[in-house]
Amino acid sequence: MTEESLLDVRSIADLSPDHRRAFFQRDAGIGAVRDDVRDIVDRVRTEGDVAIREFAEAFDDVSVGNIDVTDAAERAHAEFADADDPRLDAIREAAANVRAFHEQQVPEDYRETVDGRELGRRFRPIERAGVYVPGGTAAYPSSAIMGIVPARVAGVDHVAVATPPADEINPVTLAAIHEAGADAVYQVGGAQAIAALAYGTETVTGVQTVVGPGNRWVTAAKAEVRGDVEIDFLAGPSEILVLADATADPEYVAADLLAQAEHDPNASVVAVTDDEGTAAAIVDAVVDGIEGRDREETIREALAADASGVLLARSMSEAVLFAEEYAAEHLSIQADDDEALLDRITNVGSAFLGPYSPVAAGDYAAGPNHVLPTNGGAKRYGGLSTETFLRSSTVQRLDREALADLSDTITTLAEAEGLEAHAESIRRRLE
Ligand SMILES: NC(=O)c1ccc[n+]([C@@H]2O[C@H](COP(=O)([O-])OP(=O)(O)OC[C@H]3O[C@@H](n4cnc5c(N)ncnc54)[C@H](O)[C@@H]3O)[C@@H](O)[C@H]2O)c1
Ligand SMILES: N[C@H](CO)Cc1c[nH]c[nH+]1
Ligand SMILES: [Zn+2]
Repeated sequence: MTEESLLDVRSIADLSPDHRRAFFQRDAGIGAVRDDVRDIVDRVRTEGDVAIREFAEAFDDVSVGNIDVTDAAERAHAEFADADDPRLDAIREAAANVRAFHEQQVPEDYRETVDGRELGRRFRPIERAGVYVPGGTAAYPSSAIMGIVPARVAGVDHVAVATPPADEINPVTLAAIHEAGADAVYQVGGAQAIAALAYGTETVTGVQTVVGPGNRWVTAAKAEVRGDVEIDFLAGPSEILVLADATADPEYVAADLLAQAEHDPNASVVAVTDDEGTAAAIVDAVVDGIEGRDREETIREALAADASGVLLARSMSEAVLFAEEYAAEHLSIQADDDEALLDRITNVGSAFLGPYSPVAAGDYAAGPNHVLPTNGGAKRYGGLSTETFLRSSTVQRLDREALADLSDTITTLAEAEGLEAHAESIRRRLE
């Protein structure tokens, strides 16, 4: 494939219906693996550890000894600490920023009395959470922080982590998992990891909620187990949509596109601009930036996908409408009046404003969570947060007078529903 055909500037107005669907109904290759994933999930559910070991051989080329690697994580952490390894300092600083941001999300229990009715809401953590930490083609200590820290902030009792097996699991990932505060760590990856956390096996303790990002197999498995357990949402192959006007620096835009493209061949990266010169300069900067990168092949595949591209809008208003329909995991706005553009957009996982807010800052260390909905999920829900790990319940206490005040309303509605015993339970108290 030539560099030219890899990335052309296309006008939004000229997109074919098929191409519009590729952007707006993108599925990052997940649909194509749903049947395989259903079989993997079924086998882990029925065969437990045996299936985990078999899939590790098949998909990770690893002959797994101990599935439980909790001790290995503690050891990796101790080695980093003993050596004053700067990577542990980075993990600690990132975790501190993520913790501070997520502590602000802890809701307070409350009670208030309205006309003799004392009403309230309580928030309590779930007991057992499972966090998937990806690690197939890159290492993701940052995702360990993003998944485990909010669970700990919420007060979850038992945080279990699954991460792909390896002859030697990445020590930075293990150290981050331990630093963030996991209780148990299992070496199991992909769809089989999600199934193991959801249903439990001889070794893996089943959890109530499975969270975390991953590739298309991981994401399809979360869709499969949803219903039997809670999940956060589908956080699949990474995406970025950049809105850029003529004031944007095309080199910065290109750098952000290349960064998210290197995650996965199924990643989607899009820039939309109302300025022809900027569009052409972004394409040039992306093409110039590909060769020689460590993950060049992955980047090329991601850029070649129908759901990636550089688009020309007739105005920033048209660009905004595109962004709203696209509902990006990451929305970067590199434009003159970024706040005004953001004001007009609801559907977004996380917004990055201005030239000095690259998505990579949020990926690692700014504080907000990087586990975010992909494939348009931002139309329906937000990213991972402390609330993901909390349940709420309501409380009410009425005094006699408050009940008397409401009795006509309640009994009228109860009788209208044909539920006479409900009405009687009110009258009995007021006789
Ligand atoms: N949306 C988000 O919030 C977010 C955040 C961080 C990372 N991510 C995404 O996480 C993903 C990480 O991907 P990764 O692949 O490096 O690691 P991963 O841990 O997600 O997947 C690795 C696992 O995939 C399974 N697998 C690989 N090939 C398979 C096959 N042919 N059949 C069945 N299973 C197979 C293996 O079991 C392997 O252990 C990327 O897509 C990245 O974009 C998303
Ligand atoms: N961009 C990813 C979320 O889509 C998060 C990440 C982790 N490491 C680097 N980036
Ligand atoms: Zn990233």
